[in-house]
Amino acid sequence: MSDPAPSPDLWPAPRPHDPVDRVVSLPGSKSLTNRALLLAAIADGPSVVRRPLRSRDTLLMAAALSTLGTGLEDRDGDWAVTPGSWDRDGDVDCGLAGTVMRFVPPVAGLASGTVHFDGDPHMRQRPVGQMLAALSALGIRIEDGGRGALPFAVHGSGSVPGGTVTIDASASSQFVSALLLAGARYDLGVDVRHIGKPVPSLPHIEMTVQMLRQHGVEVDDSDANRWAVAPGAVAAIDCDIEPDLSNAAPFLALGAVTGGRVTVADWPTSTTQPGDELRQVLALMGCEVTLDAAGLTVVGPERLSGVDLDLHDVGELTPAIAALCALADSPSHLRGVAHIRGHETDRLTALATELGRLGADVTEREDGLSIRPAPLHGGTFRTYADHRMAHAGVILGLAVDDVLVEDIATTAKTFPDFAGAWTLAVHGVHA
Ligand SMILES: O=C(O)C1=C[C@@H](OP(=O)(O)O)[C@@H](O)[C@H](O)C1
Ligand SMILES: C=C(OP(=O)(O)O)C(=O)O
Repeated sequence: MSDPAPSPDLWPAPRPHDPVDRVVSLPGSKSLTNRALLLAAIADGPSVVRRPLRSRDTLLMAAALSTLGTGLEDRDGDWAVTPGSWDRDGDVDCGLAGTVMRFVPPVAGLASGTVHFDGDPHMRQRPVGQMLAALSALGIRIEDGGRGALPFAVHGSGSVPGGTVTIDASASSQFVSALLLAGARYDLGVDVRHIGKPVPSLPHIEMTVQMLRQHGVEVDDSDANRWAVAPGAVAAIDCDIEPDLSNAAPFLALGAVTGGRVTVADWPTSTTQPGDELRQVLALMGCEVTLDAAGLTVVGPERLSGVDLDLHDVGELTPAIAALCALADSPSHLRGVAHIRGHETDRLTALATELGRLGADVTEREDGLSIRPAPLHGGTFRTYADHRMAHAGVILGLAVDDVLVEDIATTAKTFPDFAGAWTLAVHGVHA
């Protein structure tokens, strides 16, 4: 990993002096919001997305859909979405949002116009080539200069033939979700077959399938590694967005690390969000975990235990879990997450480097990390424009003096004013 000069923008991570006792309410889920917006935009009538997340990733999705010709209106924080005629050329900024770079091109094929896609510098490194090849096979004209990466253009012709397509989605589940989300609007629907190493983040594909069914779309997912979406209308439905359970990780860690108690309100009793897995992970680390009408409550133990976990299905939780492991009093092994090298940054190298910089004893493996107990010390924790690296940094700051988290504002990707919410949660008062 390159070792850039530390940014002057260093945020002293707040450290509580006593075990905390807090109830927190969190913003909506990025994954649910961006799916809901996209499905609303290709639906057969207007609808409302209630309690959506408004953060960089979802504002980029809203801007992309509006560029195509969709009407989006803020109604007291809700998003009223009116499908429009997609009859123009446009430019889409993907920022660093995987969901924008992967979910929008398959629907841009339905537009009558040329849509250019680009994003943040690092976005040009994130995988998308397999999906662009699949879109070409389904009848969409793509111009990517043979790079298989951003920047690229989608030449929409107003309709997409669709049909059967084979794809290696081992780099990202979002390739599959992207094809399924658009598929009902293709002339033949879409029948996606995965070949290659196992697809990561399967709960996110289940999320896609469940939301499509809620919108009246017929999906056959009865065979492993195959998903078929029948052609037809996408029914307009109003929906409520659950809190973001992956972004709950640092807040639950606050209870876990301080031996205190944190309740995250409105935790759903049933969900496809991978963050729900935190209930099991924190229990394995020694926390008392209760889900009831008040929400999800975590009471931390005197000392956290290390864990041996395959995180292939829930890779986006790795940074927060790795930080907790660095504070545990026995060794941990986190496995099955080679694909997170293609996330906002190479998260395995970034975590090994930054946890190590503060004294942690970390071995980077091809598909994970081994972390052994070691005394930690303060210092700069670099974040590489990755919101979840910032979450890892603030978790360490709960137990270690003088942790300086670089570019805390990078959390705006999925959480508005994270620094304010975190300070309030840690100290009980605003900064
Ligand atoms: O579909 C989604 O909303 C997501 C799928 C996952 O992507 P990968 O399969 O690329 O890990 C996850 O890590 C990402 O944060 C959100
Ligand atoms: C991998 C992530 O994001 P993206 O949707 O950009 O892939 C993430 O939020 O952890």
